[in-house]
Amino acid sequence: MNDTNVTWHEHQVSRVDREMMKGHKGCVLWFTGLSGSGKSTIANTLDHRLHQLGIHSAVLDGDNVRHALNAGPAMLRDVHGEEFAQRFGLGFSAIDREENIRRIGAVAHLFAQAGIIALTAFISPYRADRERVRRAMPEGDFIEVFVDTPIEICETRDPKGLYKKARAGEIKGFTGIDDPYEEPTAPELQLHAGRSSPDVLADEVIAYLRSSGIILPRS
Ligand SMILES: Nc1ncnc2c1ncn2[C@@H]1O[C@H](COP(=O)(O)OS(=O)(=O)O)[C@@H](OP(=O)(O)O)[C@H]1O
Ligand SMILES: Nc1ncnc2c1ncn2[C@@H]1O[C@H](COP(=O)(O)OP(=O)(O)O)[C@@H](O)[C@H]1O
Repeated sequence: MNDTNVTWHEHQVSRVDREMMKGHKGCVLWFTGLSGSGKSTIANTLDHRLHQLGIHSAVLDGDNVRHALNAGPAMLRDVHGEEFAQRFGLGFSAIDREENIRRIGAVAHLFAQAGIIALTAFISPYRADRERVRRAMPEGDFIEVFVDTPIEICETRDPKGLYKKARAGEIKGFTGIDDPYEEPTAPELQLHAGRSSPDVLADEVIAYLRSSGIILPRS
């Protein structure tokens, strides 16, 4: 489908060329779970472990990406003005979350095509949004990692005090409180981050990457 006069260009250096140079494949490890479930912590622990193994990875993190690429209206207003901020700034409504995930999916796909293991850490509460990202990539590129931590544990951790604010009604539409979280039905990996340490969970993911041939068994 082409709604403007834009043409797809094939690049001279292929994805396979890049993967051969790096000695591992590119892919997207899509961490999904409630706020405070451990997505960022596990993704960063894993990133560090992969770096030590000489594997090229990169973390795309919800809070950080929402400071730039997917900034909210308040952040865009000063530089771009009100109309722009209203049109392109993203909040937490269902449609804004959909656009957040669409953009991240596209960026993560570019990373994978460049031979990098992209680690994305977004709540991504809607199944349909995650499935759209999966379908836009070649089979095997999208690896869904469900960070399965019960809400009671997330709420006890509450590192940013957001659950407290949501319970007090100071934040509306907070995932798990008064906004939905749709659990993955068939994730490639399910991590019990209420029971195991981030190091143990990072090992589980590395074992998966080895067994699926994304990284070499000896790496
Ligand atoms: N209403 C509401 N619901 C959920 N989360 C909220 C909300 N408002 C702000 N925050 C903070 O934003 C972080 C989640 O951003 P994401 O981009 O991952 O969300 S989403 O995937 O678009 O649903 C999330 O960060 P994490 O705790 O790292 O998940 C929160 O700190
Ligand atoms: N597997 C784990 N075991 C114990 N605590 C964890 C674990 N993973 C994360 N935490 C702690 O839980 C809190 C929230 O983790 P974070 O990675 O910020 O979650 P998310 O990115 O899903 O919002 C942090 O204080 C972190 O230290």
